Amino acid sequence: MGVYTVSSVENLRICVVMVGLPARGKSFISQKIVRYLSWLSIKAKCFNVGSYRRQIGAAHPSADFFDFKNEEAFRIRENAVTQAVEDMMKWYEDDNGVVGILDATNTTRSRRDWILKLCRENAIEPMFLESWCDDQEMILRNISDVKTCSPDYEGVDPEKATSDFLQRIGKYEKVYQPLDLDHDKNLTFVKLVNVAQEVIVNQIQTYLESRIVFYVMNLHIRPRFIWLSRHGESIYNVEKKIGGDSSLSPRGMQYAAKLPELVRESAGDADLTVWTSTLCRTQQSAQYLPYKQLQWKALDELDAGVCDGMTYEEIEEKYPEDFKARDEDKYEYRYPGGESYRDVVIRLEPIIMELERQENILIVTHQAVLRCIYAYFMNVPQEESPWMSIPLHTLIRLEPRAYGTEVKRIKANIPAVSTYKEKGTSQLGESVNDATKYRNLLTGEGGN
Ligand SMILES: O=P(O)(O)OC[C@H]1O[C@@](CO)(OP(=O)(O)O)[C@@H](O)[C@@H]1O
Repeated sequence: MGVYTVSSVENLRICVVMVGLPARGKSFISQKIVRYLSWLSIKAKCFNVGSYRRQIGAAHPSADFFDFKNEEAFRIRENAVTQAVEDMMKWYEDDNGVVGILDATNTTRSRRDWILKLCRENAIEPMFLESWCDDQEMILRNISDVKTCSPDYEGVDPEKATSDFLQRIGKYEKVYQPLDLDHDKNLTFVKLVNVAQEVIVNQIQTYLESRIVFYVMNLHIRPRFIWLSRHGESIYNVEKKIGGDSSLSPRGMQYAAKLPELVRESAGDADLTVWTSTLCRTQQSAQYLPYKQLQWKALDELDAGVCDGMTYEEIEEKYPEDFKARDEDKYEYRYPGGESYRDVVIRLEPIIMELERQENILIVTHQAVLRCIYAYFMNVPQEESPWMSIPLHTLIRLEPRAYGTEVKRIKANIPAVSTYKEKGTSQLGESVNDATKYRNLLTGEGGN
């Protein structure tokens, strides 16, 4: 191979170089990619040049700071991107990083050529991802998010912030050189036009790049909610048995009857689609919901294999080694003949992809499956996600926003047993170690 060596699959490193004017959703897209890849256990990190610029002395700059003729400011901005790229290179080396995302405008060809050269010298695959947008409504929505969320405009009057930000965009427009097939035909790039109205894909080199492309093609930024609920309390829940396909208990049936009212209070007249698993307890829970319903096998509960139908106590007695191994590494532990949390995440990938494409969806499913879906939206680390408490008889509303997901919990106030087993607790009566760290990440309380 020549000077520009392509790294082998084992040590594949990709740099996603964002391109686009301010307020084109670049940070939103960058963070979504990081969350998606991290959820799939692919090491990814975003390097936001704006934060570097704020750290080196330009925390609340006016629009003039972004004038390309302002030499002093230009030097500070070049410093910020150099530091971001240096940290990214260090991260590939020290932390075995796989996908680094350089979140900046990178609007000029000279900047992009510089990044390209650095990537090639370090055997990193560069992939340019441009968000090009002329949909005024979308731009205004982004501007409104920036003025309320960006540290650049902290404490600034919203009207002043908007007008300053529009001027800033104008400075970039003067120098902007979008990606195009005449100049950039040899580059690996994806150009998103108005998010994913039109997508131009050029010279994709690796499978991982194609997955990133497929993911961003499914994104949309229209406002929407996602509702999550476990099924109502089941007969097996009451008997403390795991798995199975039992019906709802009388209290579970009460939850099913109340669910339409809870959803209506939260969703108003919005037209939802309900997704359930193929198991009886989720379908019974959704039976009174007046919306279109779809069943997904991929939403079935984590398969407990030979332990299906047993209580945790029986498992501890009959398979003590397995019981211990699961406590030690719950994410990776696979029940004999069954599944691990990692297995569940893999089978949920199409669900996540479809969720990204859709608008208002209500998912009625199971404890382990909900933990995995919740972990994706809330960026919960793998070692914590299997220990989150997702209480019965509670509706969770997620609202994906540009800078993270907002959560609201709506309790049905119908009592239910707790199906939560804390890390390190023996079901035979003896507490093995302190489990408080893993207490309810969602509620701040003990598990239900
Ligand atoms: O991974 P853990 O914490 O065991 O939780 C998963 C378990 O949750 C349960 C309840 O204990 O889910 P579900 O209520 O959907 O039936 C079991 O069926 C399942 O095995």
